[in-house]
Amino acid sequence: MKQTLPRVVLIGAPASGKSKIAKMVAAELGCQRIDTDKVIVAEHGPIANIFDEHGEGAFRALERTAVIDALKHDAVLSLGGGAVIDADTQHDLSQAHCVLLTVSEEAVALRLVESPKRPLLRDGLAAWKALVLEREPIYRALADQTFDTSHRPLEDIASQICAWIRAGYPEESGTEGDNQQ
Ligand SMILES: Nc1ncnc2c1ncn2[C@@H]1O[C@H](COP(=O)(O)OP(=O)(O)O)[C@@H](O)[C@H]1O
Ligand SMILES: O=C(O)C1=C[C@@H](OP(=O)(O)O)[C@@H](O)[C@H](O)C1
Ligand SMILES: [Mg+2]
Repeated sequence: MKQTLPRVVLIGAPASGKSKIAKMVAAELGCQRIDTDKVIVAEHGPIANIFDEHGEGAFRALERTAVIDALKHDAVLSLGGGAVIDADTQHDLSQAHCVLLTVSEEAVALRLVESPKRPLLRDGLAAWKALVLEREPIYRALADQTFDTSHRPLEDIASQICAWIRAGYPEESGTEGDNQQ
């Protein structure tokens, strides 16, 4: 039996635009969008409360369950920035079409106003930088395509991702690897 794969899985740093862009890509493709954080919040309440009351480990376990379920759907998926830490998730994602969204430190500084919702970013930009640096090799290893969201409208990036999907997921060309403009 042929395994169902998601149309695309968006990975990358917190506030790189995964959730917003996934919504736009799904709307353009006319398919379902699954945001694993939203699934967790709907079932278990706010992420910050899960961290505060049960710890990060409990959140990661819920996240892994949400990822396993999401990966079964023909949908556009946006994962939480830390979902890729899980070794089994890394293995699962190696079979999927993954798009990495990147963002510069300067651009993300303007976006972190929502940080209370992101418990790991309560210490601000320094915490964001440390997380991203640590995860960078995992993000890069899993990415089939990379788009930088620092200076471009979300809609443009969403359209480019749709074009890549419609073209049948061609391999990334060029030496830089980032679709920066
Ligand atoms: N290219 C962009 N231009 C302007 N704002 C952006 C861009 N990408 C993301 N944002 C803003 O950054 C915040 C985080 O976006 P979100 O989709 O929640 O990111 P993620 O899911 O990667 O954490 C949102 O307020 C969003 O509007
Ligand atoms: O990077 C992380 O570890 C996290 C990122 C968040 O998602 P976004 O990347 O969508 O902000 C959310 O899953 C949680 O706060 C933990
Ligand atoms: Mg998100």
